[in-house]
Amino acid sequence: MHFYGSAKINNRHHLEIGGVDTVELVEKYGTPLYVYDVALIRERARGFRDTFKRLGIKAQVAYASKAFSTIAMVQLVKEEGLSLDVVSGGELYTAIAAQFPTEKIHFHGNNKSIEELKMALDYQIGCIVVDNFLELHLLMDLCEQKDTKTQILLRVTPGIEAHTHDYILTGQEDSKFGFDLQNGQAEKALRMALESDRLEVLGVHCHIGSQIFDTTGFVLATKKIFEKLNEWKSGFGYISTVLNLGGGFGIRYTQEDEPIPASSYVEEIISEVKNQVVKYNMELPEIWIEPGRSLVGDAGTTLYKIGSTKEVPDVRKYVAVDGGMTDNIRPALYQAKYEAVLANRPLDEVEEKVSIAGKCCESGDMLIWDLPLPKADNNDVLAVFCTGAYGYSMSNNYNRIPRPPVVFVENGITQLVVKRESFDDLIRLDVALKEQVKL
Ligand SMILES: Cc1ncc(COP(=O)(O)O)c(C=O)c1O
Ligand SMILES: N[C@@H](CCCC[NH3+])C(=O)O
Repeated sequence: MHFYGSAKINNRHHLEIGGVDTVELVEKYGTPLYVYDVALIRERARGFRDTFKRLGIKAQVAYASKAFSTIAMVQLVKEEGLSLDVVSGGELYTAIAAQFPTEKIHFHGNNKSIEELKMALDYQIGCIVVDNFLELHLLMDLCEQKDTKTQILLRVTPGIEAHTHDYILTGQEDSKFGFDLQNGQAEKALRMALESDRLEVLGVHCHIGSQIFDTTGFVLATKKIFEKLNEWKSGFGYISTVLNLGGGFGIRYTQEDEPIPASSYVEEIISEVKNQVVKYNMELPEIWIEPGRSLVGDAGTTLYKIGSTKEVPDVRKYVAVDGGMTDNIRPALYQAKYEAVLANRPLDEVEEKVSIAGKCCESGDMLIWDLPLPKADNNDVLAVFCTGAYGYSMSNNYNRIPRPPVVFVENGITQLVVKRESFDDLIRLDVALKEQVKL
């Protein structure tokens, strides 16, 4: 059994997280319930931040809020002194509502709307990561209209194939994101941006994918980018003051995963950037990174109540929980794997392998296949670990299932940070027909 952060078995033989008994959490808040171990988020944040500090490198660690964006989470990021990456008007709005320092916000997206770009300019956020030519034109026009300027990074695709699920690869040539580094697109974009006195091009950005376990991809991307930076420097004197290498640092979901510590990623990245700087006789740029999953993933646990079971003789036993693909779509979308225990009796002997089904009307609504468990009864509490990234943020209302609440736990204190959705919330935006319409 692998426990994350402050999770442990307490003297009542229950799973405890952040000094709080999970069975009590379930009694108070019901299920499904997302629980975040705040101390672990802080530890992860410091793991990245302090390595840069220790090595004396000018850097920004921007939390990729797509992994889990709520006001409380953004406040926590602010407390830890990180920057923030947003990818939509909604994430930006959340950051503003949390009073996050706007100069530390970076705005991503492959199809930002005019309204989103206006919003970014109005709030004078720190940097817009420009992804394509349309955006470049829109941004120049909007800056002109508003008589303002903005700092930008150019998102480039370096042509790296990281080893991860196809859907979460982003740095390869055939990607919807960014300007291609090799075929001249990135240079064309850079020249256009440099001609505009409304845009200050801080440098380049790349993100090679997500849930990546080694540093090879980051090293390769760095090399490819520096080759171009060198061409651009000698060609037309462009000097990049920022290099953003994105996020994607892998975490442990199951025993098959072998992540390396944040410090190792950072050290390797810094070391390669330094090599390149020496090779091309350049100034060391600021290094920015954007971890999402690795800041919040293993800090999140989802608690469910076990309900019905079904035996398929000689095949498998299905054990259903009161949530599923609505609160965690990752198994259905990426065949993602998770580990889990019975939170109310984690020490009981494992007796069988069962498959954990969700409650949605969808055969693919399975959370875990072949999970070793004690014989689970109706009303046992199942704790699924490592659901903190892209769980709540990708949750949905399929079958009109309300989204679960989120609680933060730390040093024995619990705080509700997202309320449970009610049925009224579900129909809040519905508009009833005025008259009976005869078909
Ligand atoms: C541009 C960008 N930055 C950062 C991230 C965060 O990735 P992760 O959560 O894997 O760290 C993503 C998601 O893959 C991304 O697309
Ligand atoms: N949502 C994905 C990762 C996508 C990351 C954003 N580019 C996941 O759950 O793993």
